[in-house]
Amino acid sequence: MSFMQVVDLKVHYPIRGGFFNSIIDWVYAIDGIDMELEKGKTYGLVGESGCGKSTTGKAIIGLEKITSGKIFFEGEDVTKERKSRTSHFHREVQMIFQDSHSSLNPRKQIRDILAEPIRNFLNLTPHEERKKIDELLEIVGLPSESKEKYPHEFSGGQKQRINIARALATNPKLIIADEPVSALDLSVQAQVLNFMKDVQKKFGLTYLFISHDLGVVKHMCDYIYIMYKGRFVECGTKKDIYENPKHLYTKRLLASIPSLIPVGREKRKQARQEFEKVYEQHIHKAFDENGRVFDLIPISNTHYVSAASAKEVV
Ligand SMILES: Nc1ncnc2c1ncn2[C@@H]1O[C@H](COP(=O)(O)OP(=O)(O)OP(=O)(O)O)[C@@H](O)[C@H]1O
Repeated sequence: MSFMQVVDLKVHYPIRGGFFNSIIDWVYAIDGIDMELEKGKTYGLVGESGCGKSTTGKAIIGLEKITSGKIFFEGEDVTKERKSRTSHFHREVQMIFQDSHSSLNPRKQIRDILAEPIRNFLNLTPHEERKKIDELLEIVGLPSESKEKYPHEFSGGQKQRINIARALATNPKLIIADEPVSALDLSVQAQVLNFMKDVQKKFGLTYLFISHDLGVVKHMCDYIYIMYKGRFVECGTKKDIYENPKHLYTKRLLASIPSLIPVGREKRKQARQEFEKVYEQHIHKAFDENGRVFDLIPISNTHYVSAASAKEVV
C-alpha cells in the first residue's frame, strides 16, 4: 500500500460566456496526472506559472472539485469533496500557502490561531491545549510570549513559521507546501527552507513541495515531477532530473537556473574547486532571528541557501 497515490487526476474548469452564460470552453488545469508518494520523503512539483501546480495541491487536499481520477491516502479512497472526507484525512494532511500574511486572521491572537486546529481535531483539556501551543511555538523557534501577539506584529519569515506551527498542530503526516518561501526576503527563504527540513526530520513528515524554482526544489526534494500544461512531462529522482534530464522542457527549465551547482561528476569537481576559490566573493552575510550571523550562497537568481548546505551539495 503506498502512502499516497494519485491516479489519472483531471481538473477541468468551465469557461462560461454568451447570452445564456453557458459553457463555451474548458481550461484543462490538470489533465491526467499520476503520482505516488512514499512516507518521509520530499516531492517537488515544478513548472512555470499556470501549468497547474496549485490546482494539483488544492485537488489533493480537497479544495478543488475533481473532474475525474482517484486519490488514495494510506489505502483509503479520498477522492470525494473535502467536506465528505474523513476527519482522519483532514488531520493527517495539511497545506501551507505562499502568502503567509493573508493566511493568518489579523483579528486573532496567535494563541487562538493555533488553538483552532487543536480544538477541531484533538480532544485536549484547556491545560493540555495551552501546553501544546507552547510546544508548537518552541518547535518553530518563537518565544512563548508570541501567543499573546497578533499576526501584524511578526516578520514575513516569522509568519510563515506560525503557519507551519498551525499545520503541525494536528500532528500531520503530509504537508503540501505551495510556494512557501517565494514571498519572503532572500535571506529569510534559506532560514525557512532549512527549518522545514529540520521539522521534517524530527516528525518524519512527507512534503509535497510546489515551486516554480528549480534551485529551491533541488535544495529540498528527493523526487521531482516536472509539470507542463496540466501534465507531467518528466519525473524522477533529484539525480535523474538534474544530471540526466530527458524532456526538452526540463532541459529548458534547468538551463534557466544560472546555478553555482552544475551537473555531472567532472563538472562538480571543478565547481568544488571553483567554489572554494570564489567562496568569499559570493558569500552574503545574513542574520537569523536571534541576531546570529550566518553565510548565504546564491543557488539561482532569486534564491539562497546556507553556505554550509551549498558546500554539501557541491
Ligand atoms: N477557478 C478557476 N477557474 C478557471 N480557471 C482556473 C481556475 N483556477 C485556476 N485556473 C487556471 O488553471 C490553470 C492552472 O492554474 P494553477 O493556479 O494551478 O497554476 P500554477 O502552476 O499554480 O501557477 P502559479 O505558479 O502562477 O501559481 C491556469 O491556466 C489558471 O488560469
